[in-house]
Amino acid sequence: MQCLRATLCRRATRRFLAHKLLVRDFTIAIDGPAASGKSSTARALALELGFGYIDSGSIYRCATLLALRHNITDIGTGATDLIELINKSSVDIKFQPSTTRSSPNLITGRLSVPDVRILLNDEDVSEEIRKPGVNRLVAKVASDGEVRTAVLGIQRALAKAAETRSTDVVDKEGVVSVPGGVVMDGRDIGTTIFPNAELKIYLDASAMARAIRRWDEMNSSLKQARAKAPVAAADSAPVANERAPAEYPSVEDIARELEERDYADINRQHSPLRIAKDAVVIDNTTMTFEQQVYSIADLARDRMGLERKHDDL
Ligand SMILES: Nc1ncnc2c1ncn2[C@@H]1O[C@H](COP(=O)(O)OP(=O)(O)OP(=O)(O)O)[C@@H](O)[C@H]1O
Ligand SMILES: Nc1ccn([C@@H]2O[C@H](COP(=O)(O)O)[C@@H](O)[C@H]2O)c(=O)n1
Repeated sequence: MQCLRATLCRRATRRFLAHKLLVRDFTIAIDGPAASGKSSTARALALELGFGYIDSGSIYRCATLLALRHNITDIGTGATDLIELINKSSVDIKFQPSTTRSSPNLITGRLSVPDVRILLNDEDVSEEIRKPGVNRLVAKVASDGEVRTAVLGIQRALAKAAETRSTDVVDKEGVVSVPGGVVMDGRDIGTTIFPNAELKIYLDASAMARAIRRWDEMNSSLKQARAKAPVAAADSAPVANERAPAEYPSVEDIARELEERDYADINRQHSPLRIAKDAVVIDNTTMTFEQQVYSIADLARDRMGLERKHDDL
């Protein structure tokens, strides 16, 4: 009898929460240091929950590409020319749930990681913004308070546009309203951009695990590009101001680059990388990708008042 009462009570709570959430969408903020798995997790999570996805780092990367292409040097100090350029530019993030990106170092199991294309003024810059020249400069660009203000507007507008709507689905308890929503990853999403996000995750992994994963990823992409178009890949021009990238950067080089970027992101004045007070901290050093995505998806389902799906993990 008590058991039945508890079940009915749980159902009523779920229905109440689902009803409440009908009028507002669900936001998941994922923050953490470089290469901790934020964007791959966020994309797989968005696909799993039917949410939209915004990669906020790619907007700072686009701003950095603009600075490099226009030889802007007064970065980090209210770079007026750069801010004007950002304000005049359009950034679009095309989340493509149907196209999966191969991530060779990742045992994704049953999971797919959807591809994302980044358009700067309608030009596909998805690969260019990941090059070493941008990696080296992006944290400095992002430390500029006025750049951050210019990027903020773009971030919120993109998040609004990407958000999916709530839908009614039939499960074993009848019709349940499933909220729509958006997943955004970055450094200040839970602390500054969406301080009221329904779920905040701080994703971390050991410095060595992060460097090895990034090394694997970079070298596999290089090999794939060479195999597909050997001449084009070998001749691809580096972006302006960029030193010719070493073909195979060592794990130590990558670890140093990640450490420098994290140091700059944690120690800057404006919206530094911090763990939001109400964030759930997940260290994925020894977790599989599936475990990390499914555990976050179930945390989200709990908060949306929906049935958990992955208690088996
Ligand atoms: N649990 C995991 N096990 C193994 N590899 C993982 C795991 N989670 C993520 N990865 C891999 O780690 C690498 C870095 O992940 P990702 O690009 O998502 O990090 P990020 O935090 O978004 O990085 P950045 O901040 O530099 O944009 C990717 O190759 C991804 O496939
Ligand atoms: N919310 C954010 C997101 C990113 N940054 C800065 O951009 C750099 C690149 O981000 P990735 O996620 O693409 O690696 C990052 O190192 C930060 O400097 C930010 O400040 N705020």
